[in-house]
Amino acid sequence: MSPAQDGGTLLRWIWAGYLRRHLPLIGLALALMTIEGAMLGLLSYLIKPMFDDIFVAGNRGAIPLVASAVFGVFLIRAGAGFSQRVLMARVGQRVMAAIQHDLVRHMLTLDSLWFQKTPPGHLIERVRGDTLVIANIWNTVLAAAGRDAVALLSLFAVALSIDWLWTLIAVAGVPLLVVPIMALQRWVRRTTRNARGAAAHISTRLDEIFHGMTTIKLNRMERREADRFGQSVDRFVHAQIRSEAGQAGIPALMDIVAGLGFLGVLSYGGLQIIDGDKTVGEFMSFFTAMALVFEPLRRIGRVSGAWQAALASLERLYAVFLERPTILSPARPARLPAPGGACDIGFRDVHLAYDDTPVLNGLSFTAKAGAVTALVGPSGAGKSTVFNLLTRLIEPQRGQITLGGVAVETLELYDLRDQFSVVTQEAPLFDETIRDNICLGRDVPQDRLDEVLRAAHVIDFLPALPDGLNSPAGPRGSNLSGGQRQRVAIARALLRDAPILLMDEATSALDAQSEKAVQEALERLSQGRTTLVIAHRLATVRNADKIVVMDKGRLVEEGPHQALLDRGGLYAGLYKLQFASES
Ligand SMILES: Nc1ncnc2c1ncn2[C@@H]1O[C@H](COP(=O)(O)OP(=O)(O)OP(=O)(O)O)[C@@H](O)[C@H]1O
Repeated sequence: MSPAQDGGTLLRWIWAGYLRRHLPLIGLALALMTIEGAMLGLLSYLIKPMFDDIFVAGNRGAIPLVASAVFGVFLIRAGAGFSQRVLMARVGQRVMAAIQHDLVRHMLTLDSLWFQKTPPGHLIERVRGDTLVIANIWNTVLAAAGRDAVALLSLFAVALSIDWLWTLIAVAGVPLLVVPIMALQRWVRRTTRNARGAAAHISTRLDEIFHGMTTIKLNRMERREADRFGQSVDRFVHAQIRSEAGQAGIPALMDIVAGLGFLGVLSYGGLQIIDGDKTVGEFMSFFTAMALVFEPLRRIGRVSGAWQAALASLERLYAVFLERPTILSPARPARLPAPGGACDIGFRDVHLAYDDTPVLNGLSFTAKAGAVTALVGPSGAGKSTVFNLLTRLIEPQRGQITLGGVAVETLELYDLRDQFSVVTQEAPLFDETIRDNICLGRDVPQDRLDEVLRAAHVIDFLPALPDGLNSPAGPRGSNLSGGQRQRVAIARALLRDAPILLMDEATSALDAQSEKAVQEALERLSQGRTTLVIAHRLATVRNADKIVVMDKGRLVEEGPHQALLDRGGLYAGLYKLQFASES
């Protein structure tokens, strides 16, 4: 992730990108906050006539006036406070929604490799947890800037109007706060960063537990997982307590300084009242103003801690926005010679390494247009990597990959991916209906849909489902069996009707009877298309036009089944091994 950002950069980013557009609402909320804050000053001011005119002077006529003034102050405060809170909630929620939306939109452009390196739990925590912190901070910051600052000013104005020396004594200790508060702010930002990291860890653990439930149960890992989860939670709690202690430290320091101020004023002012230099009303009004100062002061004190905590979240969000995709469409994309038609696939001297681990070491082969080419070889030979390179999910370090003679990186990315229908072993489904999983948001005529449902043998299991085609597939397709999931994925590929078919053990989860039927459907589908098949069970690729045998990221031999058997090389060895174990 990118280095730490300074607060100014983060603030400018969030202001320009998300807050500025709500300026009218924020302005209105600030105005209401100002009114709410000023009411506090007015209240403390009304204490003086309350004491001096009513209690001390015994002026009965002043009661209705002062009482209605006090009631009016509370009424205005209630109206302004309610309205500004509702407005700020709207701003906060909208800012959060906009960041979440932009964040997910941005993440969807990032390279597949970035997602492999960043655990899903971490990403979920950024989209949910960090944006929530940002949603809540504006209320705290703006309320401090508007309501609390105005409250402070008005209360100080009242205090100064009563006695400037008392006011000076009361605030004499404030400069002492500067250094410790700055140190605390640094502490809060650091500990909050740790806490946010630990929260991301918790999400990752949860993600792994819930997705790995079956493995956990079958391997009796419940205790271990619960312990590991407990450790993650403990780490979070530890970091969070440190962060909150830091945040709580700031208002606590203010309390101590305020206490010292009171001590001074009481010692000096008390004598003045006894000597008759000041009235009780003046002292009570001053005392109320200074007592009321604490709450907004403490809230303002909390702001700096909360702001530091929010900066840690802003920083984490900003870091994701700084990530740039490297796999992009070219500025001036090339065109395929025959768009939508079958075309040759070519790999020429392709090299690829993950960090320092080489995966492909100069792979070269061609797959003829309209023919079936099988990729076989030992596990880890790089067969799936070929698919990922063709579809530009990853990029090679060296070499050329072409479709119809055109280098894949010169094509528009969507155009390129439109050329492929991909069916893999895992058949990943979304938590939507089976219909949605097949149509993927496109409008499909019913007769065309029926056609693919029949061809992929989805029709066979629909009657057993509660709502047929409209039954939910469940999270990751968990309501369906492996074979059913695979048939749905095959129907999806059939519907896509792309000129190149990529199949990675496409029928591995089917029973023998369905496999035969689906295999036939796929064979029919592959007619006139360029088909690339990865197969571990060599019996399924006997009829391929060409078999490319890979080992350690290189082509070691190629040709039709019989020719490779006659050659007696790696393929013949693998085939004999499988044949022997099957018979
Ligand atoms: N994201 C990744 N980071 C690091 N190494 C990776 C990554 N993806 C794949 N590899 C490595 O690349 C090599 C080739 O993987 P690939 O999935 O292409 O093999 P394969 O021939 O399809 O294997 P199998 O037949 O077992 O599916 C493997 O050694 C694997 O460990």
